[in-house]
Amino acid sequence: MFDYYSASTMEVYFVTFILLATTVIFLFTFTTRKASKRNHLPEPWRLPIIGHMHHLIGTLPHRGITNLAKKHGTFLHLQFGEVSTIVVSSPKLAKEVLSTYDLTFADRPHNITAEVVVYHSTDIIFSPYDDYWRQLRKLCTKELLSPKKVKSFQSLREEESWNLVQDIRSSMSGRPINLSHIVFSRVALIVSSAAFGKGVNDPTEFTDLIKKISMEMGGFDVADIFPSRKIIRNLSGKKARLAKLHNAVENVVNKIFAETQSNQSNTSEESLLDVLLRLKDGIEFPLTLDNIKAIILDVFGAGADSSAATVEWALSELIRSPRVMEKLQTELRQVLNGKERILEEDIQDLSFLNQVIKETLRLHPPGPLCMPRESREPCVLAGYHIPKRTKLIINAFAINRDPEYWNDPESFIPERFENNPANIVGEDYEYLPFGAGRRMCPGIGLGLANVRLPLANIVYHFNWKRPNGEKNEALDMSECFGAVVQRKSDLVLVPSF
Ligand code: HEM
Repeated sequence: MFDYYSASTMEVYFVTFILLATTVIFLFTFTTRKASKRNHLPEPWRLPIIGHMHHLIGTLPHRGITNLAKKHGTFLHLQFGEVSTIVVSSPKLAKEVLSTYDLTFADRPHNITAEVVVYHSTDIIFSPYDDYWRQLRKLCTKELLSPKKVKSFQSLREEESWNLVQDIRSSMSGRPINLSHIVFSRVALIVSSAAFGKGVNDPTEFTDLIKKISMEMGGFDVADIFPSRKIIRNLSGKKARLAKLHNAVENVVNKIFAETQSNQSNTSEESLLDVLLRLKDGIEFPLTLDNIKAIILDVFGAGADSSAATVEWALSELIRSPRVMEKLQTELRQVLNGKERILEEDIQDLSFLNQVIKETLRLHPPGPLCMPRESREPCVLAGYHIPKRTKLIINAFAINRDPEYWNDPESFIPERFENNPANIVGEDYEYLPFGAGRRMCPGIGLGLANVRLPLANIVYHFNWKRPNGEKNEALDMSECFGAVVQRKSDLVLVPSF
């Protein structure tokens, strides 16, 4: 709600609100002040009731929080309504939190959207740190997202990446095409075929719903920052919106489940849904159908947009940097030597392609603030007392650009990874596109595979320029915040064959 107000309108709004609700203010400030007295971490100036929320008005949360860290320090306290939050924006402290204190911060904060829409937070992302979550993570490592399972979807990725090339070829050479749409729909098809089998051909309804859920999950709207005030949830319309979303999810998931049952004979690979249905009763905590739906929502929510956005950002950076584009095309064209259909093993070890992907994830991590965590017990961090149930934000966006660790950090220079061992997690935690520790992303293998092949195909088969003679380096790189940070405007480019 805050984004819709200009700064001056907000001031008038708050002054009026404060005068009218003095009693309520005392109640609210009493509870929030109590938290701050125990905690003397640096923080910007705060307002009654909303705390530091106004500092994020008109900015994207990861950029706003990074600006605050630059001014007030890389270990920061922010009060968002009732929610006491600490923000870690330096590799050194991230290492301490995600290794020494990983267990202390292994919980996720309660999220109203996950509670209502994602089957009482019984998915992997939002599940509290308990035996049920441990079982799900084991399931991911051994079955759902194991290297063997990721490999089993190789032909799916090859086929859809080839279809992507055909999509582009079917457009007229020399005419602009919307690469964002093509990439997102093909990557969504790869993920939906892996999740449900090849019978489900149109995942659009599902992906549209996931987008709506992502928007509700940001954690920065008025209902999220006053979780104990049910009245705010009702008045802000969030309760009604979430109930509607949950019903829509039920309808779409049930429809897809029914479709999958009738298409079973067409499915060559065992889909993730098949795996879950096969295993559901033979494990320590048998999975209900609702648990399975929640897990499948994660696969889509965490798996499709993150990979598609990474392909889109990589192409955006390549267009802005013709030198890097040419170097990548040369690597691909020399190795593939005119071959039409690219197989995964053809490009698996291409060092410059891998450097381009790593550099893209450094500058454009799809989850720039990782997923929030919460302390399960009190602890002392960098000399500060941190109470139980404090929300923790790991600011991967700032960490990946920390000038103490990265030369010329704002520039896209894939070669910086040539002699840098940083692979998935930086040695000094200076590189965190997938988070780290117990709650680190379990889908890295699948995610990277879903980026590598589509990107290689687009760069190998075509040359690209911007429409209407627009300058490459002037490409707008504005972002739009959701569960995944994507380009604000679609990437429209002109291919030549
Ligand atoms: C480029 C692709 C991807 C990126 C950059 C990415 C990034 C992340 C990040 C930053 C987190 C939070 C980690 C933390 O809290 O420390 C996360 C969590 C998670 N990701 Fe990914 N992810 C990607 C692809 C995938 C895929 C393909 C899947 C599965 C199909 C997946 C499933 C998950 C799950 C289930 C979690 C929650 C883990 C937990 O709470 O235990 N991700 N991811």
